[in-house]
Amino acid sequence: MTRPTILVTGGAGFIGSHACKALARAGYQPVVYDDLSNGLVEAVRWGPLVVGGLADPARLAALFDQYRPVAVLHFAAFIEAGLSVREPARFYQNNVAGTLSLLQAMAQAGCDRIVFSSTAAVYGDPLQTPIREDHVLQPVNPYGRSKLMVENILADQAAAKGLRVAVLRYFNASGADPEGELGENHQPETHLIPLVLQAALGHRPEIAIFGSDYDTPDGTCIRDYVHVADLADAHVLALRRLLADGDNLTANLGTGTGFSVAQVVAAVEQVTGLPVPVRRSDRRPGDPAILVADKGRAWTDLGWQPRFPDITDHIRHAAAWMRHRQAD
Ligand SMILES: NC(=O)c1ccc[n+]([C@@H]2O[C@H](COP(=O)([O-])OP(=O)(O)OC[C@H]3O[C@@H](n4cnc5c(N)ncnc54)[C@H](O)[C@@H]3O)[C@@H](O)[C@H]2O)c1
Ligand SMILES: O=c1ccn([C@@H]2O[C@H](COP(=O)(O)OP(=O)(O)O[C@H]3O[C@H](CO)[C@@H](O)[C@H](O)[C@H]3O)[C@@H](O)[C@H]2O)c(=O)[nH]1
Repeated sequence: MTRPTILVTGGAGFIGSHACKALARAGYQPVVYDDLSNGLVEAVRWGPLVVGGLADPARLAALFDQYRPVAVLHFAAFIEAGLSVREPARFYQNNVAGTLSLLQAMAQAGCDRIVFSSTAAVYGDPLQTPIREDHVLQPVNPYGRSKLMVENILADQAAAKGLRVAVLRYFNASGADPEGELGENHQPETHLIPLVLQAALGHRPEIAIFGSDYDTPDGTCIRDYVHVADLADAHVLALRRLLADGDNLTANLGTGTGFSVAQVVAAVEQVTGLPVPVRRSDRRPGDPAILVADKGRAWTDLGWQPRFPDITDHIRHAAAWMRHRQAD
C-alpha cells in the first residue's frame, strides 16, 4: 500500500526534522520543502528534500504537482523573537506572506489540510497561568504577532473555504531525538538548554542569566520545556485527526510544569556532573516572567501524553547530541 505523502515545510529544521521521523514511523511519507536558511540537509533523512522558499509559487506548484501531498505540516518560519523586534518587516514577509503563498499553492492543488506551528508567544504577558487556549491573545513582539496573524488567516480560510486546520501552540521546545539521530542545530543558538550545556561542556565561557528580579520563587524566569520528540508525536496525532475529518483544533503543547532558569542550570550540572559558570545579567526585553501551559486540551482532544515530561531527559538527550556532533 502506498504511504500518504505529507508536505513538511521547514522539515530541515529542529522540530520539523523530528516530525519527519515520527511521520515515517507512523506510516506516512514526508516530503521536505526548506530553503535551508536555518536548516541542514543532514537532518532530512526520511524522505526527499526539495530546496525552495515559501515565496516561490512556481516551485511550490511543481512540488504539489509531483508529490500530491494529502496534508501539510507547516514549520517554516523565522523564529527568533528578539530579532523580530529589530527586523519586523522580514518576519512578516517570511511568516505571513510566506504562509499566504503556501495557502495559494495548496488551494490550487486541492490540498485542504494543514497543521500550523504556532507558539506560546501569541499570549504575550500572561494574565493567568497555567495559560489556557482561551486566554487573551496580546503578543508583545512581531514574531508573536506574525504567528497570530497566520492563526487568524487560517481561521478565516477555514470558515470561508472549509480548510481543515490544527493550530499547535508550542511552549519551549527542547531535547533531541532519544535515539541520537537528530538534534538542535540553530545558528546562532539562542535557546537556554543548549546554551547552558555549551557552558557546562566548555564550548562557551559562561551562561548569562537574563534577570534575577522576576516575581518568581528564585527571581529567574519560568518556562514550560516540552520535548521535541513529544512535539513530533503531537503532530502525528493532529494529522490523523484532520485526515479522519475531525474538527479543527487549537491546542497548547506544553507539559504543564514550569522550570526556572536557575533550576535548568542546576539540572544541567546534575546531569552532566559539570559546573556551569553563570553570570547574572539584565532582563532580556520582551521576556514574560512565567509561561506555563494548561495542557488539558491536547490531552483530551488529541490524546497526547508526553513521553518525556522529565527535564533531565531533555538535557540528557541534548547533551548526547552535542557530544555526537562534536565527535563528527
Ligand atoms: N523552537 C521553539 O521553541 C518553538 C516554540 C514555538 C514555536 N516554534 C515554531 O516551530 C517552527 C519550527 O521551529 P524550529 O525551532 O524547528 O526552527 P528552525 O529554524 O530550526 O526550523 C525552521 C525551518 O524553516 C526553514 N525556513 C524558514 N523560512 C523558510 C522559507 N521562507 N521557505 C522555506 N523554508 C524556510 C528554515 O531553513 C528551517 O529549516 C517555527 O514555525 C517556530 O516559529 C518553535
Ligand atoms: O542565554 C540565555 C538564554 C535564555 N535565557 C532565559 O531562558 C528562558 C528561555 O529562553 P529561550 O530558550 O530563548 O526561549 P524563549 O525566549 O522562552 O522562546 C522559546 O519559546 C517560546 C514559547 O514559549 C517560543 O515562542 C519561541 O519561538 C522559542 O524560542 C527565558 O527566560 C530567557 O530569558 C537566559 O537567561 N539566558
